[in-house]
Amino acid sequence: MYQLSRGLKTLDFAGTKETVYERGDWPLPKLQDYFKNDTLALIGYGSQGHGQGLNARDNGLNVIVGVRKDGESWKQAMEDGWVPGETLFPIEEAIKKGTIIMNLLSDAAQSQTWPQIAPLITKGKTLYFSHGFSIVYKDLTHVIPPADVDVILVAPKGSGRTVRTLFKEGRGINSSIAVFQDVTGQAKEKAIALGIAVGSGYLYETTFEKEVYSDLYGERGVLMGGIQGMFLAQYKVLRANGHSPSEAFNETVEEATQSLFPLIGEKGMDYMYNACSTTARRGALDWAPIFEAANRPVFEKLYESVKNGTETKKSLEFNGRSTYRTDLAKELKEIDEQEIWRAGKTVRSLRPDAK
Ligand SMILES: NC(=O)C1=CN([C@@H]2O[C@H](COP(=O)(O)OP(=O)(O)OC[C@H]3O[C@@H](n4cnc5c(N)ncnc54)[C@H](OP(=O)(O)O)[C@@H]3O)[C@@H](O)[C@H]2O)C=CC1
Ligand SMILES: CC[C@](O)(C(C)=O)C(=O)O
Ligand SMILES: [Mg+2]
Ligand SMILES: [Mg+2]
Repeated sequence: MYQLSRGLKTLDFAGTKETVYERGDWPLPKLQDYFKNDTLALIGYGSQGHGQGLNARDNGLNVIVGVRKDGESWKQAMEDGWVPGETLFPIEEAIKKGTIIMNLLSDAAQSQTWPQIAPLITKGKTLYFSHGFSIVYKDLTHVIPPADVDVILVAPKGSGRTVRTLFKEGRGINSSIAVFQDVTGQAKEKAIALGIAVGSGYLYETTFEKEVYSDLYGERGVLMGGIQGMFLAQYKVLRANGHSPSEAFNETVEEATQSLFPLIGEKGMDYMYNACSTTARRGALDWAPIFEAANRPVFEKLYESVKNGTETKKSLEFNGRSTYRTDLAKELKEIDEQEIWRAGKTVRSLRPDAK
């Protein structure tokens, strides 16, 4: 099924050949030897900082964290065992000490802090991102790296929390890698090694542009925005037709997350369909194209909004406010207070393993 050559594999993805890189090609001694002269300076300690930083540390690499002193992340990092003055520093100090600068600040903060950070990214260092955002939308972010450093990307395709839990389970997140600037001729190899170091299972190749377009699109679509919208629409129609909250929640969310979606994850859509009744299969086969047709124009509109920078502008403006945490929390509380999610809490409390 694949050809193995110098640690890379070319696989057939539904008729398209793509090259992938796997953890198996980077045993721990090789990884540790590769980074023996490096200090990975992880700037920012949100979800990704936590997952990637702890994984790289557990892989035996020399990792330090740089965040705003006494901010929320500073406290979080200390709770995770990073020691002020030893492995935890204010941002500028960490960048000075690091050879590989892993910019894991929020996308808005990457732009805001760039004027202070840029002069510290000196020749010989490597600049690393987990998103194409700052580089691709440079007209909005003003992040333009110095010409004499490698600029690479490792973008885990999952939450930083999952980056950590999968690693601890001996599994791995899938991540994409890309090179924006290759000064040393080693940029791609470094991206692959870092991808494995932070806990990836396998890596696929992309570009900064493709990464950020697909990522912003996916999270606004099926992964987050789309699923909340779809769940809510289905739930509301059930309630409007006299169904109880129990029934509406079970038939919309609980059965999806606890029974059917894991089957898709395990063995694909046809497997899930085949695990359901012939009655369900007939109806779902008929309705799937109707949902596709209804949703397609929304997805087209969303992709355009990503590509033309509208989504980026909004994100920079909103998350660049000093009140970004409380503003987001307020809107998320509104979701939490929707009847569907209040009903969900009671449903979850009734799971035998919740007791
Ligand atoms: N979340 C995820 O799972 C994924 C994220 N990514 C990408 O990884 C990168 C990091 O994302 P994520 O881990 O979610 O982090 P967040 O977006 O949650 O950002 C959190 C970090 O940014 C810092 N920060 C925010 N504003 C400022 C500021 N003005 N000055 C200094 N620091 C600031 C916070 O520090 P403080 O506590 O001091 O405010 C905190 O350390 C982003 O590029 C994101 O797109 C990629 C894949 C998945
Ligand atoms: C789906 C949201 C995400 O893109 C991610 C976890 O991959 C993010 O930006 O957090
Ligand atoms: Mg994202
Ligand atoms: Mg993502």
